[in-house]
Amino acid sequence: MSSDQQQKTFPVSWEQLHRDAKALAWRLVAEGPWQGIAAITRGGLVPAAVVARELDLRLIDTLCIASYDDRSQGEMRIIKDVPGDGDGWLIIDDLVDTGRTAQAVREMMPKAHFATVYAKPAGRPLVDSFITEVSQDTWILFPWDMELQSVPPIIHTSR
Ligand SMILES: O=P(O)(O)OC[C@H]1O[C@H](OP(=O)(O)OP(=O)(O)O)[C@H](O)[C@@H]1O
Ligand SMILES: Nc1nc2[nH]cnc2c(=O)[nH]1
Ligand SMILES: [Mg+2]
Repeated sequence: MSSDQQQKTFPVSWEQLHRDAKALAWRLVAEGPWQGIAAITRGGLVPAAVVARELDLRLIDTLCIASYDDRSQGEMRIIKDVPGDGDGWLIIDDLVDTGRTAQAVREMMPKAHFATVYAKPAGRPLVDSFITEVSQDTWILFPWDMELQSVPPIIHTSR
């Protein structure tokens, strides 16, 4: 979805992200045991750290993939992958949107369990576990992309 079609935003605080990543860990503990985690950089790094702590996993690798420049998706760049077919492994990312990243990752690690904290409808069929769904026209704002600042009163922005 192009940036001008992204009307709504869904800001997520550090506390909310921690809570949601722990909820994901509760779901995943029931499906284990797991050999290790492949975190999809960069967005999957923080949720992967929370899940690794809760599941007491110490073997953590990275799948380095980038496709968005600001809010527009371009060509997918696979910078680093993980050896093996993913058997017994968890793959963790922050979200699925179009599902293109998830599709590429599934081809690389077909036996892994793919888990995200958030999911949009187009990507949802490609994840095995997720916690919260948001609509396709919503842009999720993560705490590492935000800072506190003042905003004008609603009355000045609603007309
Ligand atoms: O389902 P898709 O439409 O493929 O989008 C989802 C991917 O997009 C974002 O990563 P991005 O490529 O922006 O890199 P980043 O994690 O380094 O921010 C997000 O972290 C997911 O990995
Ligand atoms: N931060 C952020 N990155 C994305 N990459 C693809 N979709 C999204 C989104 O909704 N929010
Ligand atoms: Mg990412």
